[in-house]
Amino acid sequence: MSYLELKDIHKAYYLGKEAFPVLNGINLTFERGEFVAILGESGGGKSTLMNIIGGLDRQFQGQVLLQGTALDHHQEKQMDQYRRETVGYIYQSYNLINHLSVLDNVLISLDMTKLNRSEREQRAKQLLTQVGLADQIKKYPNQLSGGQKQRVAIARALASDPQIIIADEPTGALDSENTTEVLKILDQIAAEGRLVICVTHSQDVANAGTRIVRLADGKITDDERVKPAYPVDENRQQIAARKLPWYVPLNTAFKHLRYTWTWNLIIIIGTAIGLFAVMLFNGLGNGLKGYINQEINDMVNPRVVTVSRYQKSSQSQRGGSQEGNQQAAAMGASVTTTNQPTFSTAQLSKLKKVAHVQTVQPILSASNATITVGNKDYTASSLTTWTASNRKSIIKAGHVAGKNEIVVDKSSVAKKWSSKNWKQLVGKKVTVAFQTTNKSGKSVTVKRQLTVAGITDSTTGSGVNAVTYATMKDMRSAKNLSTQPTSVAVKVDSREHNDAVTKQINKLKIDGKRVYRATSIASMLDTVNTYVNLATTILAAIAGISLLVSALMIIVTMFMSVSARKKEIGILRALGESRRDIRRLFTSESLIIGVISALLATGIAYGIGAALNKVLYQIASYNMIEIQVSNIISTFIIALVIALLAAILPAWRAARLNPIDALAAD
Ligand SMILES: Nc1ncnc2c1ncn2[C@@H]1O[C@H](COP(=O)(O)OP(=O)(O)OP(=O)(O)O)[C@@H](O)[C@H]1O
Repeated sequence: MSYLELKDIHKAYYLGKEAFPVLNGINLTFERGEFVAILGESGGGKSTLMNIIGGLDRQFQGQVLLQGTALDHHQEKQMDQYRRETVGYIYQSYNLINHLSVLDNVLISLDMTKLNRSEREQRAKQLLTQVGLADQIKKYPNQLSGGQKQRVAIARALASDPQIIIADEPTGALDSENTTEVLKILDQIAAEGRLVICVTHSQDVANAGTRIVRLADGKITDDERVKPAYPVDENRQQIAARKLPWYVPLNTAFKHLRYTWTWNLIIIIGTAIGLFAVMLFNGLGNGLKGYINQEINDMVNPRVVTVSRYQKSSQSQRGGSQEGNQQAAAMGASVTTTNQPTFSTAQLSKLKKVAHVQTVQPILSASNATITVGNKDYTASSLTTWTASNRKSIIKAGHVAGKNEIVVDKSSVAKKWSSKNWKQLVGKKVTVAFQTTNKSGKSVTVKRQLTVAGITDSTTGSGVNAVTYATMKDMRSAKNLSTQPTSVAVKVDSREHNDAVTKQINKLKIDGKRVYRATSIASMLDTVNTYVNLATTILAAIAGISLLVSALMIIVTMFMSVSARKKEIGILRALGESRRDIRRLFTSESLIIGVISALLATGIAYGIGAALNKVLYQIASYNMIEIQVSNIISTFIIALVIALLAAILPAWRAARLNPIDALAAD
């Protein structure tokens, strides 16, 4: 049984339906330790035969037997393994990978062996030393002479310790000195017990072998033994092969990107700009929400639900829109008491019993009060009672009002009194008056002298002028007016229960009738947040359109990369890489572009965000751009998805290339 046997190999190329026969029944046997020169005219089919022996060509008739077992050229995985484990290629045009260093060109083959990292590196260096290139390992192929390139190619062919070395015109591009050198190395390889098959049209080259096989008209015309084959050490342990690990294509992709960094940098910047815009708009959305929430929370306690008596809309029309009044009440502003229904003690205690309710504070309000300081009158659009819904932080001078005291609005009262020394209004006696109607519908003026306890500044627009409920009650009872509250501030035990309590109160019925209408600032905040989210998502989506352009740029780059690297694809396939490895190579490249773009986008977004925050802080005293970890994570996810989608077609195309055609590419 021969080591390698060719049985009745026929091969024809087709142009349309017309067949051009190249090999017409080749029968040959080869043994290890032989250096076989296949000699023939140009165009005689030598390379075609080598591609069949090497497992690259699958379209032929006949059989290739390795140690008696026929190879199935239609089993792609078996052929990948055959090339990986058994065959090493040396070409006339060297076929080195230009973006890899000399050492890496050899290592690319060693990556498919089970040697560990340092053993692989050691073997690569040892092989390069053997071919006389110990001091050239860091160079790139374009920095080498032809002879040196061919010696790198020989080192690479030997790296995975294959038993068959196929050399296709290995000296065709070399001068006589280098030719002699390369033939000597090939002879040494055969002497190690390997089978060297060398294709040539030069008799001189053929004479260097142990056997010369002549090929003419697609047939073997002569098979001459020049000298005996070298002995084979059957006990020699061959280096075990393995499939290419996933990280090797990633590594190669990274090296390629580094080699062609200028062009890739443009793509990366283009992609990063789109990602950055999306990130910035999301950050702006977070900032705006934070700002609005802070502003409102500063003024109004979000744990407070404001409750008034429920009226059917026809009843409430006289007092203006009930919804509007409710919202104003929720914001801490007052609403008119005129003809508004009040809460009975029973109705108040029913509210207290609702789950998660902590306190129930009554509210009495009046509209258009007059505050007189000395002989000057100031109009307060409302006078209300202070409750837990009002934040103490809105008091800018003085303190919360106690019995017979009042807090007055800064802009509509205090600043009008004295724009410079407005704080000095604190401690002054003022007369507060407002008009309302009594039970019988007669107009009554309520008037009381109070001391200014503090000055409020609320940005809700209406301003807060407030007294304690006890003071308001005193003022009203002095005129025989009802002191039952017109609305109520219900404090909930936590922000999370706010919604549930609001719903619960709205559902409460007394004698089968709805009694309460509850409005919570928390639900208003939720509505505001929803709108801000919507607006910023739309902005981010518009910015996201630029990501489509980025995706197209990556697709174009990948297609160009595949076209430019056809030869590399052919070389990698010849070395034994599978289609999946090739797909991974291009997908990795695209993913690396995506990740670097996302990193760059994060950097730019933080930089520009910080600069914008500096400017905006002067205006709003708030950092308006708030880029969160979730924004960064989603940017990376978007980048990876775009990169992955952009890589699908080019990677698929690369993987489907016929290795022979790919190797023939310029
Ligand atoms: N892909 C192809 N399609 C059609 N014809 C082809 C193809 N590849 C090779 N041929 C033809 O097959 C014949 C054998 O080509 P092959 O490359 O095997 O010859 P060769 O002996 O290696 O030649 P050379 O010494 O010039 O490299 C040639 O006539 C060539 O034109």
